[in-house]
Amino acid sequence: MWGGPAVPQPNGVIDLQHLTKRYGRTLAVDDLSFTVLPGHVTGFLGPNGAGKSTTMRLVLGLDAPSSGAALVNGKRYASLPRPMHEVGALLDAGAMHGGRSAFNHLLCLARTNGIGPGRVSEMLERVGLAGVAQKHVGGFSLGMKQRLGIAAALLGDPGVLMFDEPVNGLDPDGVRWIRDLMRSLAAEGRTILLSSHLMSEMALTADHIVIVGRGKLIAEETVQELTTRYPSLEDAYLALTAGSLEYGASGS
Ligand SMILES: Nc1ncnc2c1ncn2[C@@H]1O[C@H](COP(=O)(O)OP(=O)(O)OP(=O)(O)O)[C@@H](O)[C@H]1O
Repeated sequence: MWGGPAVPQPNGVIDLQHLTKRYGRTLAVDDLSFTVLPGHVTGFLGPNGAGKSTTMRLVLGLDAPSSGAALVNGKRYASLPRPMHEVGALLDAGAMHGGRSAFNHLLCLARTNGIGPGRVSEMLERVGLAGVAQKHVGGFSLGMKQRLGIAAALLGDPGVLMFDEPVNGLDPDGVRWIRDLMRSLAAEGRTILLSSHLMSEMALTADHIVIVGRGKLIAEETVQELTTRYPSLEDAYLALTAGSLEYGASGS
């Protein structure tokens, strides 16, 4: 490749190529291929155990694929030169060090990534936590932890963001806030992959939808396409995943 023209790298793209992950006898992700593009909120839907969180962990290099690849901007996470500046994520807001203040929690993350304290204050402001910046995270409500986790994801100003069920347990004000934030991050040209089980909320937030079941791709369409074919996104989801439920009540 020496001397040849520089190969343009895709910017702000999540690209899954035949991604597969086995845990013992469980096939958590099964030959999954799809692309998530910038400027949209892409809803990531599927029944419990469908493989959504595993997929996000594979993109973040928190787990290794059994085969296939999860690429961000054309590279595996481990090969990204400045990972925190390319991809940010909120996976489990509960998993935070409770003994630190919100400011120090973010500052620790920032320092190890060459980010200054000014950006920490700016992000606390953006997520509405500036007033509790010096309070210990251990005393935070779930909603406050979700906001802090989102501030952490945004610290490096990444073009790609993934949020795993960020509205779980939030009050209506928090749910509205997340919706507006997701849409504004997409409007800034970022790539947003968002998982949730709340279909009515997803219909208001996302424009593209990826549905998985038992680790496999079921559908990759726009909300508009799905709601043209079905009465609502919820109806589309229920019809498309009917054969992929791992758990559920039997009988009626
Ligand atoms: N570390 C692990 N060890 C063993 N099995 C795992 C592990 N992580 C996930 N699994 C299994 O992989 C499958 C996919 O799980 P995953 O958490 O990715 O699904 P999900 O779509 O995020 O589900 P939910 O909507 O309930 O959060 C499940 O059967 C789960 O039990």
